[in-house]
Amino acid sequence: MGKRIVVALGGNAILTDNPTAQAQAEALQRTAEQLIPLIKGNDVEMVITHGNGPQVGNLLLQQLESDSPKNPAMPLDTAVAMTQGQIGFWMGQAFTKALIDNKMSEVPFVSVVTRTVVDANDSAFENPTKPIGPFYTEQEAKEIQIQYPDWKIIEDAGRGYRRVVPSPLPLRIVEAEAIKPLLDAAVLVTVSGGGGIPVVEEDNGFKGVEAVIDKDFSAAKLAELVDADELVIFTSVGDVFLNYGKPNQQTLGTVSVSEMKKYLAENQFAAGSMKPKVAAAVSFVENTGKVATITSLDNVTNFVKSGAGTRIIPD
Ligand SMILES: Nc1ncnc2c1ncn2[C@@H]1O[C@H](COP(=O)(O)OP(=O)(O)O)[C@@H](O)[C@H]1O
Ligand SMILES: NC(=O)OP(=O)(O)O
Repeated sequence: MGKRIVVALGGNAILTDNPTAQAQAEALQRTAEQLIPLIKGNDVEMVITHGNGPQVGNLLLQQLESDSPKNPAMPLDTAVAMTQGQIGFWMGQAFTKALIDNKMSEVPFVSVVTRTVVDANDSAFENPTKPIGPFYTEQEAKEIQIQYPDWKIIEDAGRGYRRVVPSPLPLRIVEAEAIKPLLDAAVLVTVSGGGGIPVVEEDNGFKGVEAVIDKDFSAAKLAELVDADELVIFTSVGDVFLNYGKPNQQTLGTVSVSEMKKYLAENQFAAGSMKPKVAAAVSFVENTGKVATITSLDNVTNFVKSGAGTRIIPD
């Protein structure tokens, strides 16, 4: 059995400043090519997961704009499923080409529609925090709030205004067991896209609920459930920093899980961006005794050679 790695892809892996289907598919093509060195010539089983915040928010807007009895808007759980299909399709196209270009066309790829179980009583349902869809100016935010009075809109980390929706913690990934044989058979798998479709458990199955799960937290849960040897969170920065953006900014290389928990408690990492990544990485390392890395896609080659980026290791 090879080394099993769960890879979580951040926003810049899919979306640049152009939200057209073509531009997103092209961004994913670059991403697939960047990920090839992780598997080429290495005995690595790669499981990929990804975000969907911009895509699911945009899709909901489209749904609301054409809402009518004959063509009703889909609820948020179904919209998450639709974005899994959308991004899974682009991902499949990208990997098929990248694998052919790299003379690895024998590697099969599959994207799995995935449900993630959450707690119906999670306090997140009363306190929406997950930004989705486009950014608005202050004026646009005021106008859209009038159009959709039920929405909660917040200022997102100095980058503009965005709609926020509930983001409960992932408890379990329904399809985790089903994908293990695929991994054993060296199939390249995309799973739990957009954090997974949020469902709550009922006596006779599951019920979809309106939320968007944080993909970093569900990546950590996924990595735990598929017995991954490593969780790698790819984002737009090569390393995690202490005192980020200040004159005394300091790069974090290899850090023990206790040390990272101390930095989390000191609020070193911004909520809504780096904090969930670090918290997710810490939970994976704590629960499994394995290693988690946070780095950028530009760093894949260095990562393969020497473990570049910020590595969180057991104590
Ligand atoms: N302490 C920190 N160290 C590094 N980056 C940080 C830190 N705090 C906030 N960030 C920001 O977090 C961003 C990554 O989060 P985000 O863009 O939300 O991720 P994603 O890749 O999942 O879309 C980085 O581009 C950086 O600007
Ligand atoms: N579901 C999710 O966390 O998406 P983003 O990473 O795109 O915000």
